[in-house]
Amino acid sequence: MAPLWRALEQYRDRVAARPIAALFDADPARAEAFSVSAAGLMLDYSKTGVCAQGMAHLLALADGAGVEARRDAMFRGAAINETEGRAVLHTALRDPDGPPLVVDGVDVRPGIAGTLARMEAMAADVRAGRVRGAGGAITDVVNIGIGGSDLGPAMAVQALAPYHDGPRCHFVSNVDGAHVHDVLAGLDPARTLVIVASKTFTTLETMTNAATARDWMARAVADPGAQFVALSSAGDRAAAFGIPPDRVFGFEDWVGGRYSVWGPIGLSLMLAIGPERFRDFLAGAAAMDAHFRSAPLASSMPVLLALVGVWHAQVCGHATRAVIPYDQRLARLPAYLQQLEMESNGKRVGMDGRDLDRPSGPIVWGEPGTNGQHAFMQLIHQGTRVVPVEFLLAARGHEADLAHHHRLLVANCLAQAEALMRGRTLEAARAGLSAAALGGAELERQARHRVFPGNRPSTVLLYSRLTPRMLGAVLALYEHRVFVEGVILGINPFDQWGVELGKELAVSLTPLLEGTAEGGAHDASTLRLVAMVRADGVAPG
Ligand SMILES: O=P(O)(O)OC[C@H]1O[C@H](O)[C@H](O)[C@@H](O)[C@@H]1O
Repeated sequence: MAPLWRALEQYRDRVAARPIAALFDADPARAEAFSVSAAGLMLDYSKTGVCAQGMAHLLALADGAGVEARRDAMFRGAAINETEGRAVLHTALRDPDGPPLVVDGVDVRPGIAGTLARMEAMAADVRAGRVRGAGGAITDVVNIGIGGSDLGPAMAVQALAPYHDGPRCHFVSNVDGAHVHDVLAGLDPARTLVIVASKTFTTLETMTNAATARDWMARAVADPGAQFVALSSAGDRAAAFGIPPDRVFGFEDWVGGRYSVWGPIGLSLMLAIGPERFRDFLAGAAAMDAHFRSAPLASSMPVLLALVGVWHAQVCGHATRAVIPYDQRLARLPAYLQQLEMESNGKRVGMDGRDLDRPSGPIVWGEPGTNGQHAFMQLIHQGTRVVPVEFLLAARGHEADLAHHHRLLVANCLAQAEALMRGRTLEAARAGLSAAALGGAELERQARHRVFPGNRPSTVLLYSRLTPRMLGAVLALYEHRVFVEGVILGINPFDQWGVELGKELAVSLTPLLEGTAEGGAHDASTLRLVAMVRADGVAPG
């Protein structure tokens, strides 16, 4: 790989001074040539510095890293999560009727299809009022989970609001008692279903919130267990919590937490939109899977998106990537992608146990547009750092009577992408000021502040509108992009050892805060802060 990286870096140095806009002048067909369509999505990456020759280098990198072989190994059920010795088969969840898929000697398809059928029966019963609370039909569902057991369903439930025709869904994740308190405060325990979502069923936050929710329910209904459901790989622990086996929806260790919305962890989404639309959501993802499996590297949307990402993060050294959906209902997508991308590729040691010799995956952040335009876009346009932007945009909204809103939304998204690339020269800034009747020294003083350097890269992911199917395709696209970037970096994107140390230290600090232990192997700053918290924020004497 080293010679391929070197060739790419040399190429980067050769084209460093070339503006993106010049690529359009040189190639009238650039907009089409640097776009790709799949599964109802269209990705335009023409407003980036990647050109045909750069792409050839990037594709050589993907090829050299063995992306295709690794992809095939993943879909085949090989144990590609090497640090945990596990297969990676969340893709099988969205293809429940696919051909036999044998993992450790067992065909996993019947289990997947069976669990999906049980979820569908449960969802249908709740939605039809056959599964009821002590006070009548279920009006509200509370999903208690964190990380992958929260971000996916919470994001998707919000994204698909126009399709809701089931009970209202709420999400509690934070161990901060304020979260569970505020969510439960507005609900009737006799008509609420609590979903405890935890792959391991040991996560501190979830277990703490689940116990609190059970106490809340027990104060109002005689049999709180009857209004609890568990989504977990650890059926025994769910049973110990008091949830009967027929209310436990299991999944295997080959489904990683941040890849789990496609299975039982998606139950809240299924309750909200119904089993049929949930199947559409799976089908959209399956369509992207089929594309990823069959398209050559050079026309594979996940591969191209990954290569643009590698160009920006590892080749050009841009440390962050902004994801800006011009789609208000995707407000939680950046948070979802933060887990997906940063927990997957935020690693400094490669699969071979050696330190990476280039940056890991980038910092991902974002907020919906147009809101971002009135907040952080200033820095992206005129700051000293380059922040590649990924825009997401629906051609149509769901609000037919508000089409003028949507036109303004689209115009703003496209304008941002254009402005980032084009910028505004000093001459243009001067002309604008003189048209505004400014001149002389004042004009010169003002003009430089109005210059936009331009040449700032962005991509646009366009889809017709955010249906369940489209959302499935978008999420699968991002999953595979993260996978391809991981393969190219030589990272295992499927473990997350970096979340462990803080958890262990929290366990040892809790007795100090309770006053049941003193000192221990903690630094002086930490111990002082503990003492101050115990003294209610007042500095210790
Ligand atoms: O589903 P759970 O086992 O409760 O895990 C919830 C989350 O916590 C862990 O700390 C990991 O960082 C996440 O990847 C995971 O999704």
